[in-house]
Amino acid sequence: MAEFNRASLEELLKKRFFFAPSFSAYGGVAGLYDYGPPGCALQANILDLWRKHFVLEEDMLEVDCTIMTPHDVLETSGHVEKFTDWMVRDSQSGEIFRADHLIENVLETRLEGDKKAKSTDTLSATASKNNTKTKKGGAVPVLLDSATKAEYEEILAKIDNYTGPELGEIIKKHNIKNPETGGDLTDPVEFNLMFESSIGPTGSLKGYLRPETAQGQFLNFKKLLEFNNDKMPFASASIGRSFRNEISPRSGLLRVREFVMAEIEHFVDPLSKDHPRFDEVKDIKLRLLDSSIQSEGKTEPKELTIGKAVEEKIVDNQTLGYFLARIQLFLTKLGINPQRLRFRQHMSNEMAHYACDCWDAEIQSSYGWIECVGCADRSAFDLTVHSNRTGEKLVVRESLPEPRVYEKTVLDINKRIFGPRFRQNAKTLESYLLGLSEAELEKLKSDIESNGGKATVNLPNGNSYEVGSDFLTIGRQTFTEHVREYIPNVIEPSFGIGRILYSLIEHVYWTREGDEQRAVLSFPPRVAPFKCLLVPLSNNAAFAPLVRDISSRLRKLNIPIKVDDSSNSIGRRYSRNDELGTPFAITIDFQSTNDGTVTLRERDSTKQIREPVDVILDIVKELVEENTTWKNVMEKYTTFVRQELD
Ligand SMILES: Nc1ncnc2c1ncn2[C@@H]1O[C@H](COP(=O)(O)OP(=O)(O)OP(=O)(O)O)[C@@H](O)[C@H]1O
Repeated sequence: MAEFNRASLEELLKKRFFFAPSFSAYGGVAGLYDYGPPGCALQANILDLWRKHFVLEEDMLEVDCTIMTPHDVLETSGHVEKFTDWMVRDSQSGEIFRADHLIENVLETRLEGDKKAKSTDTLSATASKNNTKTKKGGAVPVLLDSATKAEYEEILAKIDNYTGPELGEIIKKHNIKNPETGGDLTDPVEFNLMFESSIGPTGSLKGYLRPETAQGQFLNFKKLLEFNNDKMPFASASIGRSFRNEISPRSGLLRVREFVMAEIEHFVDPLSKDHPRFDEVKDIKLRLLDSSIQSEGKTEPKELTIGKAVEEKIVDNQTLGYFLARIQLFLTKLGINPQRLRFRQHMSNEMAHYACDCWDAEIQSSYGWIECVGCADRSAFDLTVHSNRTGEKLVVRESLPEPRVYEKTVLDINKRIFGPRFRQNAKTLESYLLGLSEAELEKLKSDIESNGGKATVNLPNGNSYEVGSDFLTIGRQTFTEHVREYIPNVIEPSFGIGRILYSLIEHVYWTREGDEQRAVLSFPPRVAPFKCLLVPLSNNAAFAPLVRDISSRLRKLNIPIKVDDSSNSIGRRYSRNDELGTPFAITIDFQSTNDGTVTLRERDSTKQIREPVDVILDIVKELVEENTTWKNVMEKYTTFVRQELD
């Protein structure tokens, strides 16, 4: 098989209109793409499988929330302040780069140059390692000393973890410039990725195009819990467009400014993150690049069953582990090569402060290892912050089988003395005292007791007040609870559909050797944009009734077909549909008009069988629904040979 060539694949995707830059007549806009018919069908099939694999299989509650989101929601979620990337500018040309991506690109090219230098002997003795450029021609062969090489490898392994100033230091230390022009770069500055807008004519209500679908799900939590008859755990799910004003989108569909996401929010009791169906997946092996491997600067994942990974606490809990395994099953069902799939754990400084564990499903393509699904345990963060901001309780209330009796240190304030004594400061002091933890109350109690009934409290606003036992009583009290109230934790698998779609295309793309190399996209039948090609041998009118009859029967079976009755040779028509990834082709020839038999060709093997139409339609249905395989069919029926040459 010929070596992978991205330019040829891109040419094919353009020619067959899988997708193309939007508004190209106006010069196009980086990071915006339109999908053509096969791209649309492929995306619809991926989403269909996603719905079946997750929403139906797990009884998830699907919601469709608005894209336009008010400022306050995204301020509360932290996006207004923190949804940023670091950007640098070429101080001469003004060209803009995302700082971490630029460093990654330059260091990878230098390492590639080192490899080339070792293998080719073309080392230029005068070239400095800092001259290595990412020109289209590729890396300049320049040897690196072992310490520099190790340092580059370590930076690359930790590239997602650096702060802006740290990225700036790396740029200076390793003399990183604009790879195309050699221009100097400015210090990194933070750039918020959300598209801002205003809602309504007055312009007073600020809003954003959502950068993820999650917030709508959190804000519907109460209604969803009620819909689920107050039963926990449960998951919501949402498919929809998200928007990110990416600093410098240069990797095709992998980094765009508008994309389809499919997200799940699985709400779980923080005291028990076991999953009732974990046993079903526990023996599935995953390639795990955990944080300890990365902190050693290594990139080789370890292969482990998810059962073992959870048992050894490499993956924090069963629910998170369950979803990692289910994500792998989904991706491989689509046709992603399992050897080019790994799960990378976030390092602690890469993870949001509230998250307790986070893994990315990364898929390898010609762009490197790219995160296609993020899977995070977000603890109770989202529901807590929205609840605090709005005053709406986002909690689960569960009747306890046995009442819970417990003791607690509590504070009682005699308001008749407290109010007049502290007057305008009474409210602030009261809310401070009521917010003290049990341990803080115990400390205050002992301070008061050891100080002759008085103690000084220092408020965060800098004011100090003297409090005493004449109006404060601190002591243990017994409580009986019949209901447990808690804020659920959230486990969030978040899928970027465009990234999965593009990676899948790379994984199933190959070229058939022959007189000329012909491209094939070997999509599994269930995701292939078109399932069956219908080709009359020529445009002879005698074939028309059979074409009409078979196509209408295939449509009745809900099998998406393409009829190709063009005057091209049969071989040319087969190969055009191999490029679309159409797995099966029914051919009508002169024998068909005599005896009612047709042939069925399979895309990857190009093998054909000949049977009566009824039999062939049954076989196609079984194949498309993946109830049988071509191998099984070949074992049962005799091969038919057709000349496919042009
Ligand atoms: N600009 C984008 N273009 C296409 N898909 C994206 C983009 N940004 C994120 N995604 C997809 O959405 C998923 C969830 O988003 P998440 O916020 O976890 O990504 P991220 O960590 O910001 O990604 P990255 O670090 O690559 O920018 C990702 O796994 C990815 O598949």
